[in-house]
Amino acid sequence: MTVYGSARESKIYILVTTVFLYAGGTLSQKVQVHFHGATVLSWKVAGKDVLFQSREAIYDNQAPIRAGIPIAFPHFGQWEAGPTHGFARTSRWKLEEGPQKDSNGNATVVYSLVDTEETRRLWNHKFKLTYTLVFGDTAFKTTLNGRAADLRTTSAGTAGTVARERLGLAPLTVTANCPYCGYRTEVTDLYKGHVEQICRLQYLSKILSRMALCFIKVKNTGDTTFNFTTLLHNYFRVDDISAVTVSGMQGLEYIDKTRNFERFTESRELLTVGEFVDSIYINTPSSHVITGINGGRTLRMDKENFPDTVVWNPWETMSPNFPDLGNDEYLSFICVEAGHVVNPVTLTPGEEFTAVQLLTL
Ligand SMILES: O=P(O)(O)OC[C@H]1O[C@@H](O)[C@H](O)[C@@H](O)[C@@H]1O
Repeated sequence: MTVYGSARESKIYILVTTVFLYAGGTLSQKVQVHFHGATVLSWKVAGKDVLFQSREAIYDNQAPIRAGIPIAFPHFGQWEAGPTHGFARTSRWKLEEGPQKDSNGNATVVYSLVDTEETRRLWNHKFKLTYTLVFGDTAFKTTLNGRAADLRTTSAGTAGTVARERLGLAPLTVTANCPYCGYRTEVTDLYKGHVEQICRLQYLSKILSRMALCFIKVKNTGDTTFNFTTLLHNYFRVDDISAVTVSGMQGLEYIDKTRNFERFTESRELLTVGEFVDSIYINTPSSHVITGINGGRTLRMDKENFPDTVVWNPWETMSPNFPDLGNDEYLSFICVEAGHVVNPVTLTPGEEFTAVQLLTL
């Protein structure tokens, strides 16, 4: 994996970090992160963006950017003390490290945000937020058994088109359960290095999946205790909202913001969206699987220390209320947001809170 990165001022008011990840000489991922809010704007995997950017998004370094992964802190939702979802998404963050290649071969970039006179005016506390982003390939081992004419897999595996071509076999699409994360995935191609292994019928190969890891740390750097809520407001780009499913909510209690914040129990195994949705699911499992992501992909979202999951889509009914969203754009995204929002986090002086989400496809 080769990693190139730059932090550049592309226009006077736009400061974006761009990270390019190459695998086997091919551009595998391209990531863009805006300094305004440390908002991940775009995460392109094999040319297709996993994240949604509104065509009406405002890049004036004032308004929150309706794109990618804005961060809510120190408050999720409307807030009498300051802007909705807090000030983190509308603050200029500092690039602390990177973009650089870490010891695992992944690309990392680290941003930070500390309190200022302005933040203390809204919320009189001292803090340091550290936001570490890691992009790369997750590799896992699989065992390939058999001979050229009998290429088959055991627990999981693949027979890539290139490998099969070399073996004189017709193309084959293999689906397999990923032994690393468990979800069923379709694998149709192999990297060159692994092709050699398969041609020689070696027993170990690699399947690569792409991952984005967002790791947030909040430190209380003051001398008084504070409470906060926080959330990663993921906007996922989808092919067609009506075909999207989200797993992991069945049997859970949720707060329905579209119905006066009343609480209900979710009966569906898989959520689908066919109307205005604004739900806070409480105590969600550590992972959700989202289907229908741009290009027919399936995304797995794992999370730690984010006990709640918010699902939001304004549908055509509410979209006109958002000037930075095109009226038909609700068809092209779903927000599935990892948060610590129902019960606030309390931090005593010097204490730290960390939470992480891992997106894999
Ligand atoms: O328009 P904003 O402030 O970015 O918020 C968008 C939506 O974000 C969601 O997280 C909230 O649950 C919704 O209530 C809100 O409308």
